Amino acid sequence: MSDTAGKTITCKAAVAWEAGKELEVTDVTVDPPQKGEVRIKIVATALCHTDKFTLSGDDPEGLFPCILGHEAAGIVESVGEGVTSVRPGDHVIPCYQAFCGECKMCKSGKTNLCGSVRQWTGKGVMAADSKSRFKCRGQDIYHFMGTSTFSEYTVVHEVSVAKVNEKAALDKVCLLGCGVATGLGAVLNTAKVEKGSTAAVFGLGTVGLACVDGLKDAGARRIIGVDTDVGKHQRARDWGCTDVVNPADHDKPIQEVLVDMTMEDGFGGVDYSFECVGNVKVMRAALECTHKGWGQSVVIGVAGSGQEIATRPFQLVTGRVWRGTAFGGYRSRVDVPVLVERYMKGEFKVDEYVTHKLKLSEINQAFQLLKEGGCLRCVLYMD
Ligand SMILES: NC(=O)C1=CN([C@@H]2O[C@H](COP(=O)(O)OP(=O)(O)OC[C@H]3O[C@@H](n4cnc5c(N)ncnc54)[C@H](O)[C@@H]3O)[C@@H](O)[C@H]2O)C=CC1
Ligand SMILES: N[C@@H](CCC(=O)N[C@@H](CSC=O)C(=O)NCC(=O)O)C(=O)O
Ligand SMILES: [Zn+2]
Ligand SMILES: [Zn+2]
Repeated sequence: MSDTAGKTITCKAAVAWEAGKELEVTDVTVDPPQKGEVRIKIVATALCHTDKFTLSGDDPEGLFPCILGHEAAGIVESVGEGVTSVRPGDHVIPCYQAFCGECKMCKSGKTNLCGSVRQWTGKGVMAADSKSRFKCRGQDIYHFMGTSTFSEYTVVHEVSVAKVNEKAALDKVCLLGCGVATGLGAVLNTAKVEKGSTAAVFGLGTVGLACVDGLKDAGARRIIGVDTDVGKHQRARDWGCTDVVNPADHDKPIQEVLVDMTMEDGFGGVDYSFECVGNVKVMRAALECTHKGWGQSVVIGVAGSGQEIATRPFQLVTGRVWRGTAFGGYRSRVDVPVLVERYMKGEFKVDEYVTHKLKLSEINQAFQLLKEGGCLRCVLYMD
């Protein structure tokens, strides 16, 4: 039992007071975990593109003031009533996608989208009492994605906590809480890419590169990376792309370029494509570059409020399939510990995505790095 168990903790957190404004690293209070909740001391947290997206104000579910962050790892400080799956001292990854194993969604076996707490996490509160556990200068601060990891301590639902091997480096496996797991799973779980397939990956940030790594694992014979930032191209080749294309180098729409590049026996198009940008025009190109009759395109990128996807229905009539994935189809509490074990055996890349390391107090600099493009993942250490 820690000496803080049952007490309110005062600690540092990065508070997003308003959309589009810098975060304030300041003292917050974190209430003890209630029934079915776990309080976690965060050790390391990375920034994902989605944190930047919500901070920008483009997320229809964005609530302010809030504590952002959803790609982290830490140690359980205390647990609330009825919590049995973790105990103080356990090493854990908070997961924005819960897995209860008991709700209609979990029991279906058809999806990794758990319905047990989503309605509360979308409203920035905890399920037990529809309230926040965070306060700053007396004001309630919303939770974000049920994780709020830009804080020295956070409270999450038990169904959102994956217990992981305590020998795993927490400042690396935090990336399995979102971006790396999502890209790998999009390929291996959602698309279920077969050996010898051809594929295109749009957007060569962390999520896109993790798709590339997953495609290599699946035995894809051709992996075409697409990114408008030429600074991303060499790294994508190093990750395993057989070709890398900049749409700006071509007069034709990028989907036509890819169809031409993959022409075999009079038909062009990739077997699978992955959209890892969050741009609805790119989503269209990603669908339309797939092969007639069987091409599948997976939407991973998150698009802003009011954005809609479009294509000619004929694209679907002629056999292309449009689908999407959240957290790469992984059932968080069950699959994340396995991913950690696989990472520890060296089965896929994780460390290589960490391009920058900063302290929580430097979080605004970290957001700036994300905007500049040279950064895949910046890991923040608690001060
Ligand atoms: N569905 C899910 O479960 C998840 C979705 N996401 C979303 O996935 C997307 C990617 O995330 P990150 O890799 O962290 O972002 P990132 O910002 O690191 O990577 C995006 C890449 O897209 C490139 N890009 C921008 N415009 C482009 C265009 N027109 N054509 C081709 N490339 C273009 C950028 O240069 C950059 O390299 C984001 O929208 C994020 O919100 C992230 C994690 C989980
Ligand atoms: N809140 C947004 C959509 C945000 C979104 O799509 N989030 C992804 C994860 S992005 C991670 O970095 C996701 O998995 N969504 C499924 C979910 O249950 O949240 C909106 O309202 O458009
Ligand atoms: Zn994310
Ligand atoms: Zn469930």
